[in-house]
Amino acid sequence: MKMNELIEEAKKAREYAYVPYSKFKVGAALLTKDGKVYRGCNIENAAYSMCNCAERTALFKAYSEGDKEFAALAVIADTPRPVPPCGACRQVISELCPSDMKVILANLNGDIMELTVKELLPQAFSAEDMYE
Ligand SMILES: O=c1ccn([C@H]2C[C@H](O)[C@@H](CO)O2)c(=O)[nH]1
Ligand SMILES: [Zn+2]
Repeated sequence: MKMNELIEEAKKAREYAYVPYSKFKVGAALLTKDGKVYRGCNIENAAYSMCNCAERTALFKAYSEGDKEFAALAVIADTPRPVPPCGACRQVISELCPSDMKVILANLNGDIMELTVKELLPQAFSAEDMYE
C-alpha cells in the first residue's frame, strides 16, 4: 500500500470522529505487515479525561483483534502543519510499534511529514528501564 492510500484511509476514519467538545476531528490508519488497515478516530466524552485519540483507537482495535505486527501509521487532521500526535499517543505507539516503523503525519492541505517511531519519541521510557 502506498503512503497516499494510507493517508486516504486516515481521512475516511476522521469522518467518524465523535468530537462534540473540541470539534477537532482526527483520523488514523494503521497498516499491518500483512496488508490489513485498521482505522481509528478520536472519541470524546463529557468527562474530558476519557477522550481517546485517533491513534490509540486504531492501535487498540488492531491489538484487540490479535494483530500486532505493524508496518506504518498515518494520522490526519485539519491543522496548519501535519498533525503532531500527543505525548500519550507517542508513548503508546513507542511500546506497541517497531522503533523504525514509519509514522506519516498529514493535514487537509496536503502537507506531509514522515518520521519513525523513535524520532516521534526519542529517549522513550520503556519496560527496559524498569527491569535489567
Ligand atoms: O494527534 C492527536 C491530537 C489530538 N487528538 C484529539 C484528542 C481530542 O479529542 C482532540 C483535541 O485534543 O483531538 C487526536 O485524536 N490525535
Ligand atoms: Zn493522542
